[in-house]
This record gives sequence, C-alpha cells and structure tokens, in this order.
Amino acid sequence: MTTSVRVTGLVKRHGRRLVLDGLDLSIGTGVTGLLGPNGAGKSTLLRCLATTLAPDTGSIRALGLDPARRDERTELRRRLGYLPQEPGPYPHFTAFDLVDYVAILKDMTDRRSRHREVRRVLAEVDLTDRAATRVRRLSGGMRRRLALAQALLGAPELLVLDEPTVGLDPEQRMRFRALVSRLGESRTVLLSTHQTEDVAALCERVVVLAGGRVAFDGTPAELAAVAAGHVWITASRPSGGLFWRTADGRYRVLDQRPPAAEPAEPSIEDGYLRCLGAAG
Ligand SMILES: Nc1ncnc2c1ncn2[C@@H]1O[C@H](COP(=O)(O)OP(=O)(O)OP(=O)(O)O)[C@@H](O)[C@H]1O
Repeated sequence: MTTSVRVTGLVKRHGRRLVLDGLDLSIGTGVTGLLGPNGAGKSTLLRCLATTLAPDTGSIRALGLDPARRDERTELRRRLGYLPQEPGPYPHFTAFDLVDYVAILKDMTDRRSRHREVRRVLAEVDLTDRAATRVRRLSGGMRRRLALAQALLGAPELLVLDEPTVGLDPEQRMRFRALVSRLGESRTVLLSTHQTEDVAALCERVVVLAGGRVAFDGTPAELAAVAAGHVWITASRPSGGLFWRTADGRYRVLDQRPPAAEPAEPSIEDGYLRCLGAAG
C-alpha cells in the first residue's frame, strides 16, 4: 500500500468538547470507509484532511504535503477533491456554473478545456441534462450528485467524501458505487457513511471512529468477524436484546441468544454494533 495520507496524534476541540483525541491513521490507494456514530468526529476529521479546518495539535501529511504550511496547503487544495456534508452556497447558480466556479478556484484557467472538464464531471454523476437548471431547483439527491461532480474536477489523486450516498435513490447509489470503485483502482478515496451496505460494496478497508479515536481498522470481512458467534436468527420475537425483523419475517438477534435460535453469519453492521458495544 502506498500511503497517501498519514495523520498523527490529531487533536481537535470544538469549544470544550474533545472531538478528535490524538487520532493516528494512515490511508493508501483504494476506497476506505469511515463509520462511526453521530458526533464521533468523522466530519471533523474529513474537514481537517480537506484543509477547511485546522487541527489544534498533531500532524497531517496528505499527498506528501503538510496542510499546516500555507504554500503546501494551497497545493493540496488543488490536488484533492472534497464533498462536504453541508450543501454549497450559490442556489441561484446553474449546475454548470457552480461546477465551473469551483473549477476556476482550482486554477483551471483555459476556458475551453475547463468547460470540457465541467461537462465530463456532470456526465459522471448523470446530471448532463440538468446543466442549465438552477441549484435551488434540483432535488436533494441531485444536489448531492452536483456536490460530487465538483469533487471529481481535475481527477484528483485524493477524494474526501462526507456521506456521499445520503439522499441518492437506489439506481444512483449503484452508479455511485461503480464510479467510486473505478476511481479507487488508482486513487485514494476516503468516505464517511452510515450505510454498512456501502462499506460492503465499495471499501477494501473500514475504519470505525468512536470517541475521537480509531475503534477498529481492518477489512470489511474482519469487521463482520467481530460479531462471529454473537448473531442468531429466530422465528419468534425475542423478549430482549438488540433485534430486528428480516425480509423473511424472522428476527435477527445480536449478543443475547434466544431459545431455539440458530447461529447466523455476521454482517458488517453486526460487527460495527458489537465494536461500539451497542449490543448486549
Ligand atoms: N463548528 C462546530 N462548533 C461546535 N461544535 C462542533 C462543530 N462542528 C462539530 N461540532 C461537534 O463536534 C462533534 C463531532 O462532530 P462531527 O460532525 O465531526 O461528527 P460526525 O461523526 O461527522 O457526526 P454525524 O454522523 O452526525 O455527521 C459533535 O459533538 C458536534 O456537535
């Protein structure tokens, strides 16, 4: 693995709240998924990597650059693609103009080749026929895809995507998975998500953040294995524990074995929940 990002001893406080607590992490080529409960610090970490937020202490090296140094930070901004959690401003811009504006900020000066690149990324996210639509008239999922389009500008070596699949319909989610899998063959993609299905479908590696630290770092199969021997399936509704109904009307139970239950193959979600100590 070629290391593209190395984070060492990262600390970030928001007011009195310690959000990143001396975090260490290295990421290389391929798709890495970042899981963690609400408020775990995922967006804070991604914002630090995308250089929109400075850590209090600790160091970041991304693509060989140090974002704490002004000249290297500017270079890194040109070379990474970032999809933030918050939607961008400028609701009166058209989809084309918004992406074009970001391309200008990325120093794509030649108008003709820049416009070609804007059309390319709009096509990547299936928004070609919405290029002339104003941002405020796009649906939530379309805005998310537009935000992804601007992150793809210039084919960046490092992509930082904060909950990229939120609001996508199933067809667009599949398209997104195909696109990101392809990008991950040659680039470094770090994406946060609450969808364990996305992790299973996309990521070679998964990192779980909890309490501002890395609670798990491994393959999706290794995360699922955390729950091995702790998952059961049963026909009757369990009286306690963490359980939910499956598509075939039975119940999947984590951590407390109900009577007459059969062992089940653990999923990534089971491993994640066990890793957080949410079950039992
Ligand atoms: N600008 C800010 N000012 C104050 N507190 C903040 C700010 N941004 C984040 N926080 C706090 O920092 C903590 C971590 O937030 P962050 O958005 O990084 O979590 P997250 O893991 O991305 O959560 P989610 O899954 O809900 O998106 C939360 O408690 C949040 O309230």
